[in-house]
Amino acid sequence: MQLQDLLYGVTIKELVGRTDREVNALTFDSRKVTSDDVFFAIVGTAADGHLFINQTVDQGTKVIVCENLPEIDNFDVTYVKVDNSSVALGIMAGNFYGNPSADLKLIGITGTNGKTTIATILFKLFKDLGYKTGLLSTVENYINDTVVVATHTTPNPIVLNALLRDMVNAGCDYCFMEVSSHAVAQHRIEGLTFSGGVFSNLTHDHLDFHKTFDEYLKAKKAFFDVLPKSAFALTNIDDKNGMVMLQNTKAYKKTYALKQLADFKAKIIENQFSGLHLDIDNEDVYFKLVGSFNAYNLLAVYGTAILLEQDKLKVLTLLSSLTGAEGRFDYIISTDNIIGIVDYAHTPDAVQNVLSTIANIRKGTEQVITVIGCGGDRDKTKRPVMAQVACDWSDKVILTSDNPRTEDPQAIINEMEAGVSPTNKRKTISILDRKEAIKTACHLAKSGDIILVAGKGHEKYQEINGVRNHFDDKEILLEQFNPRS
Ligand SMILES: CC(=O)N[C@H]1[C@@H](OP(=O)(O)OP(=O)(O)OC[C@H]2O[C@@H](n3ccc(=O)[nH]c3=O)[C@H](O)[C@@H]2O)O[C@H](CO)[C@@H](O)[C@@H]1O[C@H](C)C(=O)N[C@@H](C)C(=O)N[C@H](CCC(=O)O)C(=O)O
Ligand SMILES: Nc1ncnc2c1ncn2[C@@H]1O[C@H](COP(=O)(O)OP(=O)(O)OP(=O)(O)O)[C@@H](O)[C@H]1O
Ligand SMILES: N[C@H](CCC[C@H](N)C(=O)O)C(=O)O
Ligand SMILES: [Mg+2]
Repeated sequence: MQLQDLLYGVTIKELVGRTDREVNALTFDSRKVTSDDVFFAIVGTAADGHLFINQTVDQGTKVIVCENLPEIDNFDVTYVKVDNSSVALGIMAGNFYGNPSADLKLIGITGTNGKTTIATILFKLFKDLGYKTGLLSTVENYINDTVVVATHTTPNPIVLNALLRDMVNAGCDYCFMEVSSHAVAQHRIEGLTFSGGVFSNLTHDHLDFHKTFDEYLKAKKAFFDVLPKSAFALTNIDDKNGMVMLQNTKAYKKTYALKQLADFKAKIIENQFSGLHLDIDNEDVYFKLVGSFNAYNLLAVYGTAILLEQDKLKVLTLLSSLTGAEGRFDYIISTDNIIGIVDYAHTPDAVQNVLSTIANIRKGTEQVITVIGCGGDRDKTKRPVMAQVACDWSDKVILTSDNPRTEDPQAIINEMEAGVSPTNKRKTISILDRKEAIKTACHLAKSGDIILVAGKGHEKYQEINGVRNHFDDKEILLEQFNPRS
């Protein structure tokens, strides 16, 4: 592709060199450049891409997009100065792949919890409705039937547009994608054409990155703010920030709620281990998903499907037989009748939601044992809160490790312990090794008891110092359990 075509829609502050040159690929990582690439110099959280410009020129890069021009001594290279290299990357990645987002119906889902669940169920539903569909999610990406490994919740603009292009080429009509707050803040969704946006909720997470709750809210809201007039903006108004999300959007505004009047409304009739029984838009429907938080997720899915002009009864019939995403309230029952639940709850709100769901549907006398850790190199302020919430809602809590990354795992557990009140202390034990922690929970449990293993869900690894070792919560529970089903 010619550089001049690639630059369409980019606000250029200064241009040095030719634009009538062919480019082969885009990259923002000097460690991956090859000749005839465009290199984007990005100021990141750990490094400044501008420091690698000369190195990439030595490696054969012919085009540099940057925020500050370096000293130029190679006049065979084209330098494009912009305000924000990440914004330019989003627009140029779209151009490079022929702006695939405009050729399908792209729906983005944002919020602290529920994104994967909502996106995955929408993907399954639209496939069942007979459409070719794509999915971009934390667990995995799909180009209709083809699975592609997911490295991020929302991929970088190059990977993202390449995947959307593959979807369009495969004939997909729809793509459902998660929009993380990191992605908005880092302009990973820049230049995309959305047909709709969904907001699930906003609670405590990622304050290491966004610093304040207000900044976190702004990142989520920025996604709704850029939705075009032709798109819908669907928000959960039972969440206290649900209305805020709609304030500046040009899209047409739609709401969903369980507790108040809204465009899409549901009422929980029954909430049991076997599933949810809901009155949804005046229809009586049983669903396989468990927990009141999933009533919200189902309602978001239902509202989205209706806004995408699908038939109400067909949608509800298909939805009632669908399961959620892997590792979300995923449960097995042992031969001794112990219930083991693997759930991706890794925020205080998610832990409380899952444990309150268990509290609502337990029979009464059994004990709830929670195994929980907190990720390293992530928001430290959620650690004591997650431990305290786990204690408030469990009979026993085993504090353990969850992806310590570059941090000392014992130090993370100490920070969790600091949140446990003196009265709750007697309920907790700390076991550094997660496998031992799960095994101990299984040994402590008696018939009828419920074990929640929280935080890792679908993850198949434990990340320690940059190395991902195989680890699977469910596999360990199964080993211990000899499951009945
Ligand atoms: C904190 C964060 O989001 N970091 C992401 C970010 O990296 P960064 O800006 O920190 O990069 P950096 O290391 O400071 O480097 C700056 C620039 O210099 C370049 N560089 C650096 C070194 C070098 O030798 N040469 C070079 O060119 C880098 O490629 C980069 O362009 O941009 C990278 C490229 O897109 C991402 O891979 C990286 O994700 C890291 C791995 C990550 O863990 N991100 C997580 C937190 C994340 O994004 N999570 C959200 C989900 C959150 C949720 O909702 O739960 C997600 O969407 O997945
Ligand atoms: N609507 C909801 N409200 C609150 N908690 C929820 C909701 N949906 C799911 N959860 C809880 O949050 C956990 C994560 O759910 P899910 O993976 O769907 O969210 P996510 O927003 O994609 O998370 P991530 O940002 O990590 O990708 C679930 O395992 C469950 O414990
Ligand atoms: N998307 C979240 C996932 C957290 C999952 C948990 N297992 C952890 O490692 O903290 C994050 O990257 O913060
Ligand atoms: Mg997700």
